[in-house]
Amino acid sequence: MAKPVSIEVWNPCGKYRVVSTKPMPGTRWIDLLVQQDCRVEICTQKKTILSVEDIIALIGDKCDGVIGQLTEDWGETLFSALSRAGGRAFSNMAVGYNNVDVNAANKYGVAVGNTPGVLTETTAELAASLSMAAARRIVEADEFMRAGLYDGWLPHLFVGNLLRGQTVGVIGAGRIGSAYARMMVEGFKMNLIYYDLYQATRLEKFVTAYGQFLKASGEQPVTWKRAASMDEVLREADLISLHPVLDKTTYHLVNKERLSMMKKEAILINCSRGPVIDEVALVAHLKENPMFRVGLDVFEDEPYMKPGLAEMKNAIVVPHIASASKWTREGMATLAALNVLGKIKGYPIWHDPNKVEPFLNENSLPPAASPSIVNAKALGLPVSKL
Ligand SMILES: NC(=O)C1=CN([C@@H]2O[C@H](COP(=O)(O)OP(=O)(O)OC[C@H]3O[C@@H](n4cnc5c(N)ncnc54)[C@H](O)[C@@H]3O)[C@@H](O)[C@H]2O)C=CC1
Ligand SMILES: O=C(O)C(=O)CO
Repeated sequence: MAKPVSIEVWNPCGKYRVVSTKPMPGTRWIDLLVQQDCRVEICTQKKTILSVEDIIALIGDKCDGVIGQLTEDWGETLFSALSRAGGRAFSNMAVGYNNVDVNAANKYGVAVGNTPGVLTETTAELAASLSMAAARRIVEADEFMRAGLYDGWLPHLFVGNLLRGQTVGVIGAGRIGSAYARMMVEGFKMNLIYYDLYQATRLEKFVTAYGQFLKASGEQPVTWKRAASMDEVLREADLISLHPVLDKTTYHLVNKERLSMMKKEAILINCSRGPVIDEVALVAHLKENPMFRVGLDVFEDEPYMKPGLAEMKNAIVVPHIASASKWTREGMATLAALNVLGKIKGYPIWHDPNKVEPFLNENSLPPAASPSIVNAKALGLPVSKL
């Protein structure tokens, strides 16, 4: 039997009961729900990851919609509990929804929302930060200073990699992968090689135009190549960043064999999902190749690291903070709340989840639509004509 969970309540007399499994940044998301007659209940339990039983207790007997987190296991059990409580709306406060069994949601007629776009640049900036920190060994050097070990400039002290003119490889050139590629191409004049199931036409056009601009300015132009296989990227790139979704096709995409294809001094960045890398194989590879470096925001058994990873000097590890800028996290909360609200109110689905700016303008009311529902088609939900 689950213990009662502590909650904070807004607008107790609201007609629709919306539960958020965590306090979320900002207050706009609460205001928007309250203005539309929602009673908002926020779980304030001091426990980072809620169990399925905790969430069942939160859902209770009557619940119109839930805003949940990527750490939660949204499968058959939770969707049937939500459905029994009369709920037809759920949104992850995240763009990735590998924690959600969409088929189970479909079975119970529950719309599943996510939060694309608002975190694209913020996440790409963290991937770029990890790239630079790994290339220039910033964390190792910082630890060295703080330990009082610095006793003067030396020609060999913390020598790292120059990015300019090198090749950046992107696996998964969707919204975030493309934004990251642009940062590295434009900022460091790196050449691009990418692998994706689809052609990244806008990204290719950008690199072509930037290359022409550099050439016209008398500088070495940058180039791009769409690789026919992921292995081609791994062999050719000096810096590789992973940005695919996590699904059956991307689980352990980077394994022992693929790590061995990479250059000995390559840098690998992962801001997608931990299981995209076989972390045990990665630890072994880091041990055998001290000049190979990684920057990781996500982990296979999050929040845990595989044995040995924490001791590796050639690994930079941060706790899943890629989308953690104030503006982005407040925007994610807003999009998640509006996904749930839209379904409760019977609004249509926004026509383009890549263009969610109208929902984020604090000076105007958001459109009467759900910004991004991933199973809209399966549920036959109408699309906004705006
Ligand atoms: N670390 C963090 O805090 C964050 C992590 N993420 C992760 O990043 C992922 C990507 O987000 P977006 O760029 O917005 O999604 P997106 O859908 O725009 O891009 C994903 C890309 O991966 C490609 N892809 C799918 N399967 C592939 C395969 N087998 N090989 C190569 N490419 C493949 C898709 O074609 C697509 O272009 C999310 O699903 C999420 O898991 C997103 C935001 C923050
Ligand atoms: O949005 C996501 O998928 C995250 O991982 C957190 O921003």
